[in-house]
Amino acid sequence: MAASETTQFAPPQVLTQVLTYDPAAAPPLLISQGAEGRLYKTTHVQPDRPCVLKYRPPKPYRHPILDARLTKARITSEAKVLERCYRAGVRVPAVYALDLVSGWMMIEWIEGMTVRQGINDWLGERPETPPSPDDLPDDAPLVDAMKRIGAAVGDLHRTGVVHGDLTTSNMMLRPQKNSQGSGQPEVGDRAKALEGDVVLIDFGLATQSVSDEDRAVDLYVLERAFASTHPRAERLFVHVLEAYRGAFKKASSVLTKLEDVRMRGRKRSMLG
Ligand SMILES: Nc1ncnc2c1ncn2[C@@H]1O[C@H](COP(=O)(O)OP(=O)(O)OP(=O)(O)O)[C@@H](O)[C@H]1O
Repeated sequence: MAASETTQFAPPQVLTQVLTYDPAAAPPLLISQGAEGRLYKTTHVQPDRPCVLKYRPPKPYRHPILDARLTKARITSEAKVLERCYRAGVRVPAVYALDLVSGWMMIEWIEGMTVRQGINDWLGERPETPPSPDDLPDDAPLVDAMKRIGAAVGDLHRTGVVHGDLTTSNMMLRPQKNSQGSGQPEVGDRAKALEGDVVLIDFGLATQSVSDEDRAVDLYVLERAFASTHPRAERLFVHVLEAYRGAFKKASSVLTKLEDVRMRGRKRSMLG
């Protein structure tokens, strides 16, 4: 959930204390608050190095010892997974610092917009179904972005990590340095929204796994999320899977498993 400026939470005292070690740090600005924690934008060590401070406040409804244990375990797990991906060259935010007792982690700020925003900007006011089947718009920049998404998920799975909450909001499009644009004047500035490297974020539910089933469920979650968030581009999801196959040697058995997972999903929805 994005936070408006009027709903700013003062950063918890523990964070203000931590941030005093860097007097040049930007005042933490609340950017999002979910069920598990709050995200602030601030800087790390250098004033020109923006970062995200992910804070998991104590849960008053939990026993304090259990709560502290859970917070510690979740931050450790998220940081480990991010480290593993980062070291393997998967595009994820770098981990800068963490404090398991106070419940926070500082990670790299990823420039750009979410994939969700980029796709929505590209689709604009387009109707859900084209006036005629021959009237399909030229979606080359979107197809290209879908391929980058599939390759990013393939890279992730190759590393032995499943994300657990793949949606187009949990992916960013980071502009490449010295990006020159699409070079196609006819697609114009709209295509710019879809340029850049796909960087996966929000690893709060990620786990280390090499199981076909877990990987297939990861893809299924993305497929369902994509269909409900971008119904006008649903037909292009096939390009995500195609690029996944190209990026990940063991994709075939995962994609076979995906058929089973879809079938189970359909049965479940038939039974209500
Ligand atoms: N490392 C990052 N760099 C830049 N922006 C980020 C980063 N991490 C998160 N964001 C921004 O904050 C938003 C929320 O992030 P995230 O999904 O991690 O938080 P959340 O509270 O778990 O949200 P949700 O409840 O939707 O899962 C993202 O959609 C993105 O716009």
